[in-house]
Amino acid sequence: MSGAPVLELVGATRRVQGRDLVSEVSLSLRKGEMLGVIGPNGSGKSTLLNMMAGLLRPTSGEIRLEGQPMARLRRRQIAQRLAMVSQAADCGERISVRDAVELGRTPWLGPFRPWGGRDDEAVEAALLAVGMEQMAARDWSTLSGGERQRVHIARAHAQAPQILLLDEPTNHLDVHHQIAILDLVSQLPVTTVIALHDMHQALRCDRVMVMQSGRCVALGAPLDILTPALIREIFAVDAQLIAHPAGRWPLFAFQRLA
Ligand SMILES: Nc1ncnc2c1ncn2[C@@H]1O[C@H](COP(=O)(O)OP(=O)(O)OP(=O)(O)O)[C@@H](O)[C@H]1O
Repeated sequence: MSGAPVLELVGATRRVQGRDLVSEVSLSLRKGEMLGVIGPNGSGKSTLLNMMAGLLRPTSGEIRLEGQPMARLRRRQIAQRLAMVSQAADCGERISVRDAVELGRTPWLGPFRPWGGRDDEAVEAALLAVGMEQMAARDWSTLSGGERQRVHIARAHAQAPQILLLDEPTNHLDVHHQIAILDLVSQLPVTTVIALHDMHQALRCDRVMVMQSGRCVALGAPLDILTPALIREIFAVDAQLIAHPAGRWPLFAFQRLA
């Protein structure tokens, strides 16, 4: 087995019309870690995740999946290792919830590998993991925003990836499902990159990367990185950290700068 990092970015840059949307990002993902990416609107989080997923190519620098340059891998090879849940992803067709989750098995199927029992098991486990097993027969178009989000996560789960990229996965979810999804993701034996706006959610990650204007401006353990000084500089708000009376993580209190 190769000792290469699961996913590695070396000076990854995405330049569009003379502007760097992502600029010189270097990063090595450790096996099994959960990395939170935070930053103001337009700071490059989605662009970075799309580059990590192989959907956007770096205009300079390189991205390596288990030591191999992503640019040399076929779409199917990437999809067998990596699943992405995009912001506002849609299924586009009239399909059932189960059909949508079954799409996650596509990279594993082929002329000599027809659908089988283990595919059914992966789909059942994924539906169960996000609490959508009762709605498996429902038409996708009838689901609420939060239910769709959970189905997208189930589809990515069914794909059985080693790396899971989630772009603001909790933005449509009620508070119960926000926590349930983060708990689920942190328990999966995968390496996860998760773009977030909620700093309380970022505290649950193993490491946090802060982006500003396409650059990585801080990377490390959440409580080392999310300091009042950094939050003030990057998000232009006053922040105080308050010890939670019973919980593991502290709370943030934010106020607009006067
Ligand atoms: N194809 C494109 N052409 C030109 N500019 C683009 C393109 N795609 C994204 N951008 C710009 O790049 C910047 C980064 O966008 P991106 O969606 O990566 O930010 P983000 O951090 O995910 O934002 P948000 O928090 O609002 O979701 C934004 O200013 C956006 O307008």
